[in-house]
Amino acid sequence: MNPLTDAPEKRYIPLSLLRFRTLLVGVFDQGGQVLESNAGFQMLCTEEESANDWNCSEYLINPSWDQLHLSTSSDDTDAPIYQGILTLRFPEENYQSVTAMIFRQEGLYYLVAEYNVEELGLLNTSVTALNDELMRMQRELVRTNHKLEEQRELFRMASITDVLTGLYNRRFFIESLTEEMERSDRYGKSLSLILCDVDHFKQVNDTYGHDQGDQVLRAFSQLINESLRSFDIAARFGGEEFILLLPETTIEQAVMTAERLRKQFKQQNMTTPPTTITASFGVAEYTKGETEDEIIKRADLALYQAKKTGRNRVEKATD
Ligand SMILES: Nc1nc2c(ncn2[C@@H]2O[C@H](COP(=O)(O)OP(=O)(O)OP(=O)(O)O)[C@@H](O)[C@H]2O)c(=O)[nH]1
Repeated sequence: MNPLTDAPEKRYIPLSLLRFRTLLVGVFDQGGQVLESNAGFQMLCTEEESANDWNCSEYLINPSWDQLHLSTSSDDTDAPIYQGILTLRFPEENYQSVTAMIFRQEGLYYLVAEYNVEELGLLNTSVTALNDELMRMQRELVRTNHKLEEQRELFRMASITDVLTGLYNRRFFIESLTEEMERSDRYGKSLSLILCDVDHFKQVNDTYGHDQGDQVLRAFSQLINESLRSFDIAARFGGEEFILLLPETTIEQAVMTAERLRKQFKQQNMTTPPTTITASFGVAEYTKGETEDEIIKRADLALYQAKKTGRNRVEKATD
């Protein structure tokens, strides 16, 4: 029988207290049989004892049932026959202690107890502190995740960037070339590539030193970077060789871009080293069906042609 939902033959506990969860009320007879208990009392018990048909005398260990029974306090007064910590032992060594008062009236025992308010307060404080700690840890986690994300992005950039010039590296370029070739195949858009190489760079190194040579490479890279569109891709292909990928660009447009770069680089006023440096360019347009190696090879042959015919030139690849 569920005392909260089923109507008992006789009610001992006022209805208003039956659902109370922080106050425990139980009524038992002289043999210890529980006649009625409220929600708070039932929270002490496990599933099996939560109904009323269990005997308090078997569970009461402090005070024991005998101690309670032998209480000499007179019946039917307002004074409790017991007042203090009351401990019950349920099966599986499940101990429950509450601060209780037991009254005896008309041969029945009324147990009224409350959960230890002080303990609840302490528990509340620890839960609040634990909550604060949890929030702090969550904030820390968000910060760490953010840092990790930044680190990951730094690593990713480092893995696709050339350290000296800040342009993309060869590996990233080839990946991008593959993607752009697929896009060109799919949408029938033109795609061009420029391979460029600083002229007589060995001489620059030999005359002005390796550091000045590096300075030239950085200046050329900056010029390339500034003059390209946002969706063009420029990479350092090797030593003093650079490669540019120009999506949606015909060979004529790519030749114009290469010419512009050639002129700007030649006109660039180099202070370190104090000399005029030029570059040569080979331009090729992607033909459907050719491989990455094949288009690069054609641009390389055009570059070779530009070098052979005097340098500081732009040459178009043949099909
Ligand atoms: N300073 C510097 N020099 C480099 C770097 N990478 C390659 N080089 C040098 O670039 C030079 C390239 O020389 P070559 O391949 O003979 O070509 P070049 O002297 O530019 O002659 P052409 O290309 O025929 O005009 C070599 O001396 C390399 O040591 C680099 O990162 N920094």
